[in-house]
Amino acid sequence: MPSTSKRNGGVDSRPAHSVEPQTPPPRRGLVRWISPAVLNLERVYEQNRQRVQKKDGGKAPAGQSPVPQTKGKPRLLLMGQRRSGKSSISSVVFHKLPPQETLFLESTARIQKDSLNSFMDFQVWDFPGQIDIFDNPNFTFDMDAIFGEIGALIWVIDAQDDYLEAVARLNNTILHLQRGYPHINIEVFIHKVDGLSDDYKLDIQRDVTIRIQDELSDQGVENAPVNFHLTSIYNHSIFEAFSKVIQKLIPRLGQLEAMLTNLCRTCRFEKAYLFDVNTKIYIATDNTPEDMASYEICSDYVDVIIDFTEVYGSWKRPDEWRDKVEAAPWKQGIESQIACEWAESGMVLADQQRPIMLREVDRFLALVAIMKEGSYDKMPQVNMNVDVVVKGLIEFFEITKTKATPGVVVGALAGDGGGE
Ligand SMILES: Nc1nc2c(ncn2[C@@H]2O[C@H](COP(=O)(O)OP(=O)(O)OP(=O)(O)O)[C@@H](O)[C@H]2O)c(=O)[nH]1
Repeated sequence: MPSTSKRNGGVDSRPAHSVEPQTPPPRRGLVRWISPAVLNLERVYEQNRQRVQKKDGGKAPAGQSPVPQTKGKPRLLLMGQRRSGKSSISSVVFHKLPPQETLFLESTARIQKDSLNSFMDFQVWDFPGQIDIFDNPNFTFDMDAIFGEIGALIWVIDAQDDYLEAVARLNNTILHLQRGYPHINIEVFIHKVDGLSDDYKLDIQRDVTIRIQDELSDQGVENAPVNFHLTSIYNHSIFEAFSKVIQKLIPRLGQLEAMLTNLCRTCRFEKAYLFDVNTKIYIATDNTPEDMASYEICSDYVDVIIDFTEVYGSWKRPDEWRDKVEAAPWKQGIESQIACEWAESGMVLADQQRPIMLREVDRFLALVAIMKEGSYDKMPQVNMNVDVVVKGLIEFFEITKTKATPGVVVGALAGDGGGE
């Protein structure tokens, strides 16, 4: 598989659904041919967008536009107390900093804005822990500029420290946001849980949840969109938590999940993930129960492939290899032996004989699946099915990308949690 920087070899950069017209129509420019399936998907997408816009319009307080009038990219805000681990999270997840090196990170003095180009462009804003934007005697913050285009607010609580003050500040923040921006998802990362026993972790989560819910219901706020995650930069939990956060930004996530669920059924996969290769966040999976071990192994596999391609270059099969594959006993061109000549890899796990397959979808995304024991023999059939799904995925992102203006993405997030 090509390395992340050189990964688009062989991918047609044109939109999957736009082709040159066979006979140019008179007195007009290019005609965009759309297949009935694409047309249907675009129609459903548009309907959903309008529905979400209407729904948000009902919720928005007087004087504000229904959907934030925004330009730019959806934004993830990282907030919390000093030294709770915000900059470490951002550096480990988005800049591949080894966790041990976060020990040397300096305290953040001003808001750090990070723009990330991926399958979806978004920003991460890291707030200094010492600043309370709602209760600051020296400075008044422009709340619209901060919360206008927001995708999610991530509140980081240090589980290894006394968290009462952090919880009190979080409560205050939620109450402020409920007044002006009730659609914002608040994701609470109960962080640094490495080294804590499972029971203790759950106790802390329960305690934090109860404290927040009690305070909110005392203030008359019910059903605020607050979610809790136990995280640490020293294991996969931080990537898993970010995966859940990012998934809520994806319009029509349910369709992606349905595609993966069907693929698992037809190919007898145990589990399939659609990965953002740069960050190892998975943006969709099939509907079987969550399984941290599968995620870890697939995520490590993505790492292995990336490391390989960084060392050995992009995925261009050498001529000798090609000659060998095309010779006897097959005597067939490589194209007819594998479904996807330009990006394919497979590995058999030693422990349970379960193969893992990885297929590049586009420059940013890869499909990774754990197959059932003994299913390596069915690789040709699996490749064919995967190829169809990969084409569908490319089309999916083509459609949602062209139509999704930033305000709408935020609206979709707020409206239906990105699901079907
Ligand atoms: N054990 C453990 N330590 C962590 C974890 N995440 C971050 N840390 C440590 O926490 C310390 C503070 O991390 P920072 O990322 O600088 O914290 P911050 O919230 O950005 O701090 P400010 O910039 O002051 O707001 C560092 O020494 C990190 O190594 C974690 O998951 N587990």
